[in-house]
Amino acid sequence: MAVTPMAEWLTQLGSVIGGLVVAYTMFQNYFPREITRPLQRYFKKLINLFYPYIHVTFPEFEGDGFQRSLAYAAIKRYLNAHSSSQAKHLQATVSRDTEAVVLTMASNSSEEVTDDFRGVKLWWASRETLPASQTISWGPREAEKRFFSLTFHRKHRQIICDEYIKHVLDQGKAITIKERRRKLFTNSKGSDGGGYYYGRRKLWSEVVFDHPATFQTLAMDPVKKEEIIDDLINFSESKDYYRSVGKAWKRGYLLYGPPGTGKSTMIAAMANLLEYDVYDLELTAVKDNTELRKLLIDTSGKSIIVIEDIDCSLELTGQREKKEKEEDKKEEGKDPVKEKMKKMMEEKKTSEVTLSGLLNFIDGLWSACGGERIIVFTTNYVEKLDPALIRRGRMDQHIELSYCGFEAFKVLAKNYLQFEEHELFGRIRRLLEETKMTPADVAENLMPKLRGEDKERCLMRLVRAIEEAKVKAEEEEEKLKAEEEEEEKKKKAAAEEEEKEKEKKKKAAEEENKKEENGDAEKANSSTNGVVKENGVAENCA
Ligand SMILES: Nc1ncnc2c1ncn2[C@@H]1O[C@H](COP(=O)(O)OP(=O)(O)OP(=O)(O)O)[C@@H](O)[C@H]1O
Ligand SMILES: [Mg+2]
Repeated sequence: MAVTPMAEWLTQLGSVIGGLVVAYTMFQNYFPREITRPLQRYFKKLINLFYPYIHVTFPEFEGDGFQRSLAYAAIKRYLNAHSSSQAKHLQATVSRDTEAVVLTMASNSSEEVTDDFRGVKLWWASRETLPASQTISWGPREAEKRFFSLTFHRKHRQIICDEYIKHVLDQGKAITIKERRRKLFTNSKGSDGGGYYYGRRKLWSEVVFDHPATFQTLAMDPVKKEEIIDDLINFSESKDYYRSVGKAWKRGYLLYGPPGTGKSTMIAAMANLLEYDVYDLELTAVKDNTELRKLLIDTSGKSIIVIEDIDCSLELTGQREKKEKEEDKKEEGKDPVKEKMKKMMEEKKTSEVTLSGLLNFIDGLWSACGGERIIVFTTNYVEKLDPALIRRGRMDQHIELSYCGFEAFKVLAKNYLQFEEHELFGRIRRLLEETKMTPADVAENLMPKLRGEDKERCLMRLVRAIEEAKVKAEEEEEKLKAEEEEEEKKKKAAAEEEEKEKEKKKKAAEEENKKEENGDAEKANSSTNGVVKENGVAENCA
């Protein structure tokens, strides 16, 4: 493929045709319609004969002029990859998404590059129209109108419109996705996100997502890990399947387990595996259900929406709230730290997002917009969550991340110390079976603390740490047992006391009854005496 003088040729041809058009218009003005009408047909044929080409333009901005055209961006990437080697005047820009340098033909350089599609030859050019007069403009539209122009022979119209343009856009998009640097988005309280972008308020602020976690470095049971990877890949490749079964193309994962077991690490590994963006949704910073929906609509496809610590993020309405309040009342005054935290949280809480708003967010009608989305909830207390929130269909996979087992330890030993086998492994296996230690703690102990620290020392440090943890756990268990026994004793004593009290009350009640009975009997006696007396008086009176 080489640069052609097609542009010059077309320009010349254009002026000839322009002249013809002017002559024809004059002819139409001066001659009656009866004469011009039959000639009209021949004139069009003549034009078509000399100029059989079609132009398609792709402007940089579309709609009201503020929205950047996705087609323009895709064509830019396509031409950069396919044809920029042909052009002699190039323009270098840095892509917003990838930070890569993109070379395109300079606008208005009267240069064209050719492309070949199934034997059909086409010409691409980059053009620019400058404003006619000096005007003050607020938008980029008035300042300059750049566009790509595609020229091809009209006999290829079908194949170009039906196939070639789609091919260019798909290829351009694929290049953008491949090269783009993934983003980590977050919504934050009180901020307006990341300012404005082409006239629209941004709800999310973003940074480049550069987390190094992968499934290879994630410590967990290998069988379980493989299942999760398969599930994720299957999801990302099942667009048609989801459509055929009438399901929105999204999947929910609930990750639960104690702190430091790798929930956040797994989310990063998921994003890296599928090359998705991550939207870290801070639910407490969302004002209400409407804002929640706006945030959802503002996310792109190929993304993971994460709500961490879902149990702390939302005051789940209904039963649970009522139950908790009752329990809280009982616990009042027991734990001053907890009390203070609760007060602080209550003061801070301004979010009016409800459980039903969140359910709508996950699987309401709006949730299907965009598609190819994964929603991940994490929690330390799965039992606290409302069953409606985590039922299958909403959260399709429930994944428990737990304390470090031997298989998980082996991954960490390989990552941190490059040990695949060691004589201490047997001892560590036994210790891990008897002791609960999070992967975060295991990793921390395995990591060399000094530059060039001996790997054996690191492994020994872990052994000591697990042994200490074991002793501590045993002590705590004993303490707990003792406390439970004490509690049991107290309960027993209280029950006995209560029984005694009951007995006492019963006796007192019985005595009271007896007294009352005696009193009644006396009264009865005295009242019969009264009658006698009365009778006596009566008798006397008589
Ligand atoms: N399964 C794991 N595999 C590899 N590294 C892990 C794993 N679990 C924890 N880690 C290490 O421990 C650190 C903390 O883990 P992470 O933040 O993923 O825990 P978490 O489960 O999200 O905890 P939390 O519930 O407190 O949010 C990570 O930086 C990582 O280095
Ligand atoms: Mg976490």
